[in-house]
Amino acid sequence: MGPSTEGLVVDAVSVTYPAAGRRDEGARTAVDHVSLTVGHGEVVALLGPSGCGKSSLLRAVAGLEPVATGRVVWDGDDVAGRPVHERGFGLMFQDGQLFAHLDVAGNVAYGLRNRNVPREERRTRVAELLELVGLPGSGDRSVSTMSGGERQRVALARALAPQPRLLLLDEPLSALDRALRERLATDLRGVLAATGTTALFVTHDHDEAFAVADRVAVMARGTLLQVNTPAALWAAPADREVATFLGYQAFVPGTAGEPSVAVAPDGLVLDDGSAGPTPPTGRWAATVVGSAFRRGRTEVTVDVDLGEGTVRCTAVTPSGPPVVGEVRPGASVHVVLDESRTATLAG
Ligand SMILES: Nc1ncnc2c1ncn2[C@@H]1O[C@H](COP(=O)(O)OP(=O)(O)OP(=O)(O)O)[C@@H](O)[C@H]1O
Repeated sequence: MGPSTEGLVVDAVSVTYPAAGRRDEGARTAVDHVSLTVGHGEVVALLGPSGCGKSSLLRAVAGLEPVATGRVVWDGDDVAGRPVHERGFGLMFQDGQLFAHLDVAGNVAYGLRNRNVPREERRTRVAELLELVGLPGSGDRSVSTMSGGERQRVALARALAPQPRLLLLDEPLSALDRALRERLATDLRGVLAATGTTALFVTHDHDEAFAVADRVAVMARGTLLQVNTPAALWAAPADREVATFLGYQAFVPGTAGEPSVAVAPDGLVLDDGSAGPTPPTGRWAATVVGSAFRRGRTEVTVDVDLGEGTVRCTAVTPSGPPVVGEVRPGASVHVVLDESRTATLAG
């Protein structure tokens, strides 16, 4: 058995749903022949907009949804026909779905009790897991007194307790506010790495995907657009759709066969006009819409035509005190590119 069959192999999987309306409308294809691998110990994020089919794919891997085509293979063994509980995969959802009648320890130990793990071993394992997810000593707390973030930590500990060979996470942080989500994303990565857990993780948030995953699979309309490490994706998004989805804010069209350039959120810089000749990458006239002092520098919202009609973008100023006078709404300014914050598009 070659290394390519190790871990999870999703091979040309499709998921279809019966048409909601008339019988002759045919089935709706939510996932269309998607192939993807997740190696042992690897964390892969499925990233895509709402409705792109990422949850359907995760559910098909879990066994919660039948596959219309393709195979779901673990270590060379096709599990596509097997029920959920025979796959050895763990699940964690957006709303952790904790058992309200059990305390924290009871929740975490749930899967262990089902597997007849002896009481002492259970106790030790629960304590270790609570320590790992940042809730040491909270085994006898009632889950109803916990915050959203704490509940998701308990849900993670519960999902990890039986040491699933693959952990499937469906938007596990989406119900939390942004600051908490960022912190928990980092913690989640740490916990998955510390336990050597193999995981497939669904999210619509590119920051979260980048923070948690070893590789990110960008999905749209039921298909995979591009799969790579966060750094490689960011450096070379395959096309505009991927770039937009990763958070690039605008595009400068290529001239005479040159490829287009994607501009990162901080890739446009307000130019004070003193820089002399126009840089080779260009200088554009822009109109200020508004400005805000954020993270130590002024971010200016501008309307600018980078070559494809007027778009609304953010231009940054160098770090330092707020720039006020010249960035009043309606003011005429110029912007240039920070080349280190752009990506050249292949397609
Ligand atoms: N049980 C279902 N019956 C019929 N259609 C469904 C069902 N579940 C999902 N769909 C449809 O399949 C498509 C993919 O949905 P899916 O939930 O997999 O996407 P998603 O990317 O996970 O989106 P979201 O982030 O909003 O959950 C959508 O068009 C959705 O309306």
